[in-house]
Amino acid sequence: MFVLVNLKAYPCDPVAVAEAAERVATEHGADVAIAPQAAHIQAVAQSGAETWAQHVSPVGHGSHTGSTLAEAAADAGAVGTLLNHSENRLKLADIDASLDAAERAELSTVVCANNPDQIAAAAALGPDAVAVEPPELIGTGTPVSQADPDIVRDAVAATKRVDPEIEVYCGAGISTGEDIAAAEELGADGVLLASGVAKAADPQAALEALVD
Ligand SMILES: O=C[C@H](O)COP(=O)(O)O
Repeated sequence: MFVLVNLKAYPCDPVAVAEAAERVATEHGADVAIAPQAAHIQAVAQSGAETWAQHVSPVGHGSHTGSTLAEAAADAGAVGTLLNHSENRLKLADIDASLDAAERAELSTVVCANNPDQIAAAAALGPDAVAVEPPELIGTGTPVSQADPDIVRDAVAATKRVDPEIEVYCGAGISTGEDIAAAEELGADGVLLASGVAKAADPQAALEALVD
């Protein structure tokens, strides 16, 4: 199971979390990646942890002030990017253009969506993975795999109908190894989580509890 930890804009030390993630990934043979703020991508990547962008803009090189250029994220060390997170929703045309930008920069892609219908639409755009997250559960500590298992099952089925090669992650409220095991039983290939690690007093212990 792939564990993608989104640090959002939480006031944590991104390098300390990344170093903890790298230790835990190595010690447990786990597949863990960190998505820090764009300005922290380089520092996080230098820790050795697998590093993702939280977003890339639907643009290429040019006059785009304030954008997050996919090529710049890749140059800084990112190997993948989230797109259309619930807290950074994009228009359909912009998701498509951001996917093109990520592909040009050779970044892996995960397109987030709220429900199985949106997941099917996201899958049709051809990302490497999709992530289903009910917004009302984000940051609650109540895992989607427990509160709404059908949304995960239905998202998996909807994705596989479009393209069996596209991976499916689930997120919202995931914070324990049991949550990850439940997500796997529902057919997910990975999980997307944030507060369980980024807001933990001891991020390394939180990560160990996740992958144990
Ligand atoms: O990107 C992560 C998700 O929005 C889940 O956040 P959470 O783990 O704090 O519920």
